Amino acid sequence: MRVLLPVEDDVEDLSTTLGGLSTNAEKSQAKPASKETLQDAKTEDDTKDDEPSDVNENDAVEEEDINDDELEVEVKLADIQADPNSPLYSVKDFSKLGLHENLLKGIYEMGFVKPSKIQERALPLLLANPPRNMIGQSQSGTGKTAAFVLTMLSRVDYDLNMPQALCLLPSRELARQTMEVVEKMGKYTPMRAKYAIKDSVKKGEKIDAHIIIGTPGTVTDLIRKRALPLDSIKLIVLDEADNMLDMQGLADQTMRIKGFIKHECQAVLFSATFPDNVRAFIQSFAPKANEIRLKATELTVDGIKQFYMNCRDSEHKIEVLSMLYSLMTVGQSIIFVRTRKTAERIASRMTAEGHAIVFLHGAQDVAERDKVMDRFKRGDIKVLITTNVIARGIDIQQVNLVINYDIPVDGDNRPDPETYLHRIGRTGRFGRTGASVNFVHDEVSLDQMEAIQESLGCNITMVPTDDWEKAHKILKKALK
Ligand SMILES: Nc1ncnc2c1ncn2[C@@H]1O[C@H](COP(=O)(O)OP(=O)(O)OP(=O)(O)O)[C@@H](O)[C@H]1O
Repeated sequence: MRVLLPVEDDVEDLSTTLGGLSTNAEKSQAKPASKETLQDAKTEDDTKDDEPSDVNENDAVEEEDINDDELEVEVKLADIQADPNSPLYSVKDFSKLGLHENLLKGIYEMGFVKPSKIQERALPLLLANPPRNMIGQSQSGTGKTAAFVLTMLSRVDYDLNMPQALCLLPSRELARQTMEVVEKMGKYTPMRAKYAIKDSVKKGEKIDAHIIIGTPGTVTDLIRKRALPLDSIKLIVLDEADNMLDMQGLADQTMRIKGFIKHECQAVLFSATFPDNVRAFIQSFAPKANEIRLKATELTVDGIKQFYMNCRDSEHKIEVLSMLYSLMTVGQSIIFVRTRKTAERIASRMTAEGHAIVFLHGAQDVAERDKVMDRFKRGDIKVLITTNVIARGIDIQQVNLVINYDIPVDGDNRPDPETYLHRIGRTGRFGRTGASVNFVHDEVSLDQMEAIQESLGCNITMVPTDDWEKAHKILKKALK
């Protein structure tokens, strides 16, 4: 049995706080239960959003010197990580977190220098023996993925060719992104990882990879077909856990998958948000968990400046958008809309004006979704219009502007602060700066935005729509 033993076990008392919040953590001995490996697979998934659309593209639009930006971020990151009030702050370095040296090699090769607060706090708890469940909350873009990926890579016995860690996520795009992180971090281990997303597993194939990354629909399907054996699963991870256990969302499938695992298994839940309505599900999925939680007032990331623009009516919104893009130099941006129809309308207008735009929604076929996402991630296209399908988790560091063309609301048309947080969190990743702009066009949308502002205790500042010189100045400053 090949085991990834930690380099060093120097773990502190973790009955501690994240951003001042108490955890019920216990003293950990940080003996990662790891063993080791690598390889992978590729393919497709499920969906979870509304309607179809098409993809309009050509390349041009706004440009920005990303290299300059990166440099600035690198310099600033060290300062931010030295600030005890920052979610990126840590007192230790990665070598003190009980990780195997082959994992440290992977981490350093990714350019990580110091852990973030959530990584520093969560990892020793996650790796301690006997394994204990974990509910981990930290602001968007603060490195939760590394925390659970390193746990999976540490826990797996690389001599056992059986699925041992199962990671469930709400979208195909997030599964693909997480696979990339697993491959990079596990580069110096013999790990093998496999997708469980739509079209990823051939008929008759039996999965024997160590780590499985997938969406609940496909995972359920594979379990039913006996293609995904669960006998050796020792770790189940839910990323965007509140979303995965939201009654209106994926909860049934996710709970059922857990129910298929008949033996003891460590449950690890991460998200930037854990609203009250999912509390019961979370407790039953991960009983007696170590918890790292944020206070309600700590949910937003300082680096993301939040604005709103008052539009006369819904028609005026498209004019304001168009004006915004003709005036501003934006790195990359994401425009969130409520329906596919709106996405189509905006796309055709902006395309006609010469902007290069792609859009992504749950009704597109998987190959198209992958193509759109890959182009946007590569930076070939600067503007992505989308519904909530990628509101969560997607990490594209060059995105410095998020537009809520429609204020996020839930299925009952009530303001949805969690979705708002996740949407704006597509910018301001790991200490970077970014801006979000909300469009309001009537009393209802204004009320919705104000309700979100109140619930999060954040400041959303007005940018005029009748003084473009001023608007330009404000946004330019925020976008730097
Ligand atoms: N210790 C670190 N040092 C430098 N960069 C890091 C570190 N940890 C993570 N990152 C980078 O920070 C970015 C955000 O990380 P990640 O996607 O894990 O955030 P998250 O907390 O999961 O966000 P979300 O809530 O949006 O899912 C990624 O680009 C990741 O590579």
